[in-house]
Amino acid sequence: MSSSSPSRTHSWASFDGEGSGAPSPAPMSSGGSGGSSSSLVSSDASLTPFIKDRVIDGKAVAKTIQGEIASEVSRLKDRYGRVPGLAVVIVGARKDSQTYVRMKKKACADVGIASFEKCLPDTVSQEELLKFVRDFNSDKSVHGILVQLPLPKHIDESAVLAEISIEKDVDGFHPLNIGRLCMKGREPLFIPCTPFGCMQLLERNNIKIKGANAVVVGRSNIVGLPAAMLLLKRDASVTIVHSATQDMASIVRRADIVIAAAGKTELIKKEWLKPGCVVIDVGTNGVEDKTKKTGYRLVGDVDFAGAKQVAAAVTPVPGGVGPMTIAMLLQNTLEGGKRDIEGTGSSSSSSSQPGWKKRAISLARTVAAAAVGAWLAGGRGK
Ligand SMILES: Nc1nc(=O)c2c([nH]1)NC[C@@H]1CN(c3ccc(C(=O)N[C@@H](CCC(=O)O)C(=O)O)cc3)C=[N+]21
Repeated sequence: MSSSSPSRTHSWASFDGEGSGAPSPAPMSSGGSGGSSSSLVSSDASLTPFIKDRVIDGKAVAKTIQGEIASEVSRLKDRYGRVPGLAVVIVGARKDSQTYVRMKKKACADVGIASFEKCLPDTVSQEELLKFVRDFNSDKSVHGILVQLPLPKHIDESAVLAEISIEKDVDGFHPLNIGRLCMKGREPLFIPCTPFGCMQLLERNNIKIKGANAVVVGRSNIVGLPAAMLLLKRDASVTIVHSATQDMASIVRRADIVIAAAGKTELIKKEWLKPGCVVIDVGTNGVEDKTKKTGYRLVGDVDFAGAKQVAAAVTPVPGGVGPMTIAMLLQNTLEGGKRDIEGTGSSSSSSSQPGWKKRAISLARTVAAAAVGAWLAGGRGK
């Protein structure tokens, strides 16, 4: 199924944990089970500022958010003479990774966030790579560390990600962040960028999440699972479907909100969609296209043209979730920077505690994290 993808195949699929053999979903029985279709998307255009002709303009949402970030960064700079910093570690010479990293650096520059890059050859040893992560962990001007995935085979990805200090885990991939994300009444330090971006696309267009039937296609740690948890936190009824799901089509057909994160080119067809639903397409699959100078073009996990005919709103690829991933990376880096620079320990959205209490919690967290770090380091016999 993924055979048509040229060099730039990985998209989210290779770290989706789904393997390549998704079952062929059964074709839809006629008609479909409709259900109530009181719309989740307002007919008042002022409430859906980023939706035009049923297409959600992710680029425009990202631009708005980046504007907000830029003004926060300049406020920090004026007031404290410091700006947030993002460190990106890239291993090897994958074309796609280089493209993404270049985009991230440019986005940092656009909003005034400092960026630091470490390019390592794909022959780098795990120990050397860990050393660079540790250096960034202790670098005061770095508030976010991103190790570009996927990593070469000889490197243990989870060991590298676990080395990133939780205070700087702007990808939100640390198990403690994911654990908190999954728990009622708890907040992670960082929300994984892509699912965070999906939620922003819904929220900034006032799409009703509470009580909606949401179906997430794909269960990766990076997208599917956290997206499902975020929807649940916003009171959706959530179903996750994946490569072992039977009759995926009929489950998707019940969804008011579909998040497609399977990493399979145009897996989701028009007939799978309930009329009036909202579709967020996370897929970025490269398919061969000789007419492009790069030799490929990007296609989502959803048949976009078909979806546009039945859905109330759908994200395009490119120009949908992709730019949001980068915007939320900047948002997380800003958040990390603010916690350090302003001494606010908890995420601003998570509590209404007074400043002194936040700072006390922050201090306690820092001390606890240092203690745990020292303990782990000792335990590993360093
Ligand atoms: N540690 C880590 N964190 C990541 O967040 C991470 C990663 N590793 N590895 C690779 C994936 C992929 N990813 C994308 C970011 C932006 C676009 C994006 O902006 N795409 C544009 C198109 C870009 C183009 O034309 O090539 C769009 O959809 O409009 C896509 C994909 C982040 N990833």
